Amino acid sequence: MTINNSNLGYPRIGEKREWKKTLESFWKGDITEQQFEEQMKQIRLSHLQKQRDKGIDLIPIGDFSYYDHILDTAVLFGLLPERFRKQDANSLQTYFDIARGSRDQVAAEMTKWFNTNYHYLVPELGQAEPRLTKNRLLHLFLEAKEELGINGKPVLVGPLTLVALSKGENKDQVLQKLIPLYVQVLQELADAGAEWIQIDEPVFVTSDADDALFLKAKEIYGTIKRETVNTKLLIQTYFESVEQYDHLVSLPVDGIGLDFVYDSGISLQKLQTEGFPKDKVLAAGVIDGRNVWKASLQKTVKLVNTILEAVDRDRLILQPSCSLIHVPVTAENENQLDPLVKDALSFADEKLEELSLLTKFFNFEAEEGALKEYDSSADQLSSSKLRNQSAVHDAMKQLDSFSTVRLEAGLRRKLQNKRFSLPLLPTTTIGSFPQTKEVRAQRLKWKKGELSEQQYTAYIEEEIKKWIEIQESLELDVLVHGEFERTDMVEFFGDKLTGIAITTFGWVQSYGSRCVRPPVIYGDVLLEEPMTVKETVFAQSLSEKPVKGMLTGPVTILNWSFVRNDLPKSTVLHQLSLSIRKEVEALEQAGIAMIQVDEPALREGLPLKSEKWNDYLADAVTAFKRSTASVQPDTQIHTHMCYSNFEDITQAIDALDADVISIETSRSHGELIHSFEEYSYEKGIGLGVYDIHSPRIPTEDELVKNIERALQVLDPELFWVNPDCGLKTRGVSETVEALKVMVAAAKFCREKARQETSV
Ligand SMILES: Nc1nc2c(c(=O)[nH]1)N[C@@H](CNc1ccc(C(=O)N[C@@H](CCC(=O)N[C@@H](CCC(=O)N[C@@H](CCC(=O)O)C(=O)O)C(=O)O)C(=O)O)cc1)CN2
Ligand code: MET
Ligand SMILES: [Zn+2]
Repeated sequence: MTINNSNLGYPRIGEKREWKKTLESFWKGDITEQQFEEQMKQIRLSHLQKQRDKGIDLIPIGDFSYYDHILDTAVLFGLLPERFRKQDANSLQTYFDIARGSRDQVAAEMTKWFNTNYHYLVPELGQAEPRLTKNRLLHLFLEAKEELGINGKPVLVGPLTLVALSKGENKDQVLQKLIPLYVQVLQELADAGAEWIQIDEPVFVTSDADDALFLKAKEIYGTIKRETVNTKLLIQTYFESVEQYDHLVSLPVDGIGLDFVYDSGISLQKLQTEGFPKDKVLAAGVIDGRNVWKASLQKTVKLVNTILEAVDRDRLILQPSCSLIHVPVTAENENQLDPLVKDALSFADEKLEELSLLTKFFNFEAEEGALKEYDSSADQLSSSKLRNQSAVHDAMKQLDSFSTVRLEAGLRRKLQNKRFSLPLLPTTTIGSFPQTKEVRAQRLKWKKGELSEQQYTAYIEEEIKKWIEIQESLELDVLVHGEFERTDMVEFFGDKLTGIAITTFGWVQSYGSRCVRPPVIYGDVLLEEPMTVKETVFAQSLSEKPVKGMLTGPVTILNWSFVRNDLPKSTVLHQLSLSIRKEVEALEQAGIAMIQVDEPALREGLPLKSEKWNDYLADAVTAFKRSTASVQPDTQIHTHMCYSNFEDITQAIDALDADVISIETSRSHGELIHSFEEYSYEKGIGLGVYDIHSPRIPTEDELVKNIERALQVLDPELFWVNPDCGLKTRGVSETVEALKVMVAAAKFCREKARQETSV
């Protein structure tokens, strides 16, 4: 009796981002639809082939997408946003219009996929009448079978999760109507020979999962299972434990998938105390699908052995903890890294190899020695000097001696008002200005050695100068240098800090064709020299107006990086806070009077289980305060966050004790203002007045309305006027035009407010 293994999803983007390039050249019109389909097919098949070559038994089908798998599922069931319903649901044009917006219609909204940096497109149920469009999964299943002889495992987001992630009033109705459609899709797959079908229901791990949800699940899966014959259904969960374990494992399906890595040990505990049904298969996620470190296979063997005490061998499937789309493709080409670091890494391909070796071991096809040998490369990094910095150890021993408290906010405000004498409703931007093709091309030349350090610096300074002049002529009140020297707000700092490595090909999809290269925090984090002083001081030297220093905060660097797993995350967070603190001090010492420390990832880092929120927020707040508390009372600390859903954390935002915060709000204006109605916020605040995700230039009228609505609940003395987020993805002329409108709107409201306060 052999133990099988399985994969939950493979990165779509390709080893050298072939997928991204194919998409972007199609969007640009450089290739035809036919060429696009052909190139995508090659990429898709090569991924299947690779998984088979690595020894994977159950290879996922349908995880490959042209943009996002939630959009795929919504389109599969005809759940197109109302405004696109006149279009052909089966056309590529419609698909990309929903994802990216068309000439006349805005795109679907994007939101973070659970606690990851992946964004999915939010389905809009509206008055939708679910219907099956084209069984894309069947097509892909047959393709794999015919082209490669692979009997794949179709993967599909389950109805409960799909509806939970959607927007709409009529969720229950839609859910009921979806069930026969799911049955049809599944039966067509079964008829084509699919042995196993994986149905993802990550909603079961969230705090929203209650007894009522499982009652519904029991009914729904009862129907689905009864009506689908000749295939096995597996319900897959990931990213956390399932509290209602007993409900989950008694659902009427053939297999249950659990995450044994990110569940705080709960799944194993439940398995031991409550057992596992004898008539089901357990798909055990034992290889970390979220982080990039090699597994300790000897430890994994122990875990699997404990699982085997509760589950028979022939009822166990070994697999990664979640889909591998959250890690890069392969570490093989990372030759710029220190060999010790490279040898400790495991990206998607290496994870599949680990899984394969582990499976072989349990099937008596590999010796224990092979596991030991595998583990030794990671051990070498652990003990190396590379990982350990005595200066950091010393500082961490006296962590409490670094202040986290500033003079009281009201007193600071008085001092700052005096120092800056800004007008009412001051205008500013969030930091970045357009990262044009030219900026990127110059950086590439510099990286390739075609441009000297001096030439590159001169180019960046030219850009800064150009944009300081633009900001002056727009009459913005608080300026920024524009972040032209940065590839990405996290990668840039990762590159500068000791203990953090940047990969060459370690891309991960963030949304659509946009990717990030998350830094790899492999050792103690140390700031050896200032990271941002040169550009900021240069920018400040060109203007009488304040130029904000611009940093990424410790929480965001942590959440958007791959983090070493030999220390608690909070330790790494506090190390980062010491480095950012030093940078803040360096900026202040160089004469910079306003410093913005961005924390856009603070909200998304919230644990999926609400009982873990307090600890997380306490650490996050302390780290932010430690980063910023050492400056003089009249130095103004700003922070910025994007994405809505702040209601849950208003108190924590306040506790950061930043003098000014800017928040993205334009897409959820009403809701956010509402949360400030209930909470009296008494520090500077800028609720983004226009959406930066769209090239559209807002009208003055719209912006005046946005500002006035905010002023109904917020004190005009505290209100700032700014866009939602940085402008790096926008074009130059649309940026200038939009800011012109914004400044005009601010001036109009300023005048009005002045008249009102003077009477
Ligand atoms: N880390 C992170 N997470 C985040 C955000 C963020 O800003 N940073 N914002 C939110 C939204 N996410 C985003 C994620 C990616 C991009 C983005 O624009 N990514 C770029 C890559 C940015 C980058 O690193 N660019 C490099 C160039 C890398 C590159 O592609 N080079 C080309 C050559 C240059 C070119 O032709 O562009 C090559 O090597 O072939 C640079 O500026 O130098 C992309 O995928 O296209 C935007 C928003 C949430 N999460
Ligand atoms: C994702 S938040 C972005 C903040 C950063 N300062 C910028 O303007 O790009
Ligand atoms: Zn932002």
